[in-house]
Amino acid sequence: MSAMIEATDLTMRFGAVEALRGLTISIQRGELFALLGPDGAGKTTFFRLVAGLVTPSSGRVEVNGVRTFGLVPQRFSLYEDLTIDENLHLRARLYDVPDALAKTRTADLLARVGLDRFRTRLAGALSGGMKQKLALVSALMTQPELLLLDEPTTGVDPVSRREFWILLNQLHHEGLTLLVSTPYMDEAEYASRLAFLDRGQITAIGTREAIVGDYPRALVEVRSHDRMQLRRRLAALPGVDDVSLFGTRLHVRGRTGEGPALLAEVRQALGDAVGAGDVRVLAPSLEDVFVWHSEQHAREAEAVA
Ligand SMILES: Nc1ncnc2c1ncn2[C@@H]1O[C@H](COP(=O)(O)OP(=O)(O)OP(=O)(O)O)[C@@H](O)[C@H]1O
Repeated sequence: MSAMIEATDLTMRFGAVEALRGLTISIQRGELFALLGPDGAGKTTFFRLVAGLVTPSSGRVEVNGVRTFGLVPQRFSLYEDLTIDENLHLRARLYDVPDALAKTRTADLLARVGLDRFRTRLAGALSGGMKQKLALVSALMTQPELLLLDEPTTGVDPVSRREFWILLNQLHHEGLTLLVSTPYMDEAEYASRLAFLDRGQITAIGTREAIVGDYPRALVEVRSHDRMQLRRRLAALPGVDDVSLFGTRLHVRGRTGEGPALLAEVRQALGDAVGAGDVRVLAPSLEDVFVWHSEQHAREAEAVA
């Protein structure tokens, strides 16, 4: 069976900027696929190509077995000076959803996302999280088989972000295929599969477990008030590849995946400077893995240049 989204060697140039560089990816029916990447990685460009809004410079992208798809763009694109009800009514009219069906869908969807009490409120007067829920409901009015969501939670508060992802998760379990982009690593927890997008190229793809499991480095966490000074000392160790600040802690990355050896080297170097309980081997987070892939990618690009 062919994939629902099949991109092959997809390249998109804007003058000298290569927003996507030879991207190849297959997304299957029924997936909740997360595209993770920082600003400028090429996420929006990929969505525009999938949605058929622009044509690629080279390569191709196919969307198979989809009658209707929904798109929630990065910027709120509904009418701020219309109410929730009016926006949805307009959407239904534009997409030829029969009146009676539109009414029941509007009522069901608004109840589901918790917006039913606000039907007469202007869209412009909604909070960021509520706006995104409205955009989601609007995209679902046409009962799409595929939903594309471009950074739907950027700028939304943490509680609303969580609520929004729970909704996406429910839709996924009901059989909808979802492609969601996000700069937030924690959101990948909800995805069935994910890809890291970095400067127009995919640097890792798979389940969260597989991507983290393939990380070829050991990590040791160090807690200390003296972080900045220790950072320099640890960075000079032969077995250490990188030392970065994660909140109030240091993440010391080894040159190999050998956790006990790295722990011993760090402990020996620190001596009495840090208590035994403040140094420990750490399971890598998705952010650690992303940072490493991104650095590797930059090094490879430098080597080619
Ligand atoms: N229409 C355009 N004209 C010129 N450059 C563009 C255009 N669209 C995107 N770009 C450039 O292509 C690169 C990728 O942009 P894109 O918007 O796809 O990234 P993104 O991952 O969605 O990040 P963001 O969250 O900042 O939008 C950026 O360098 C951007 O400036």
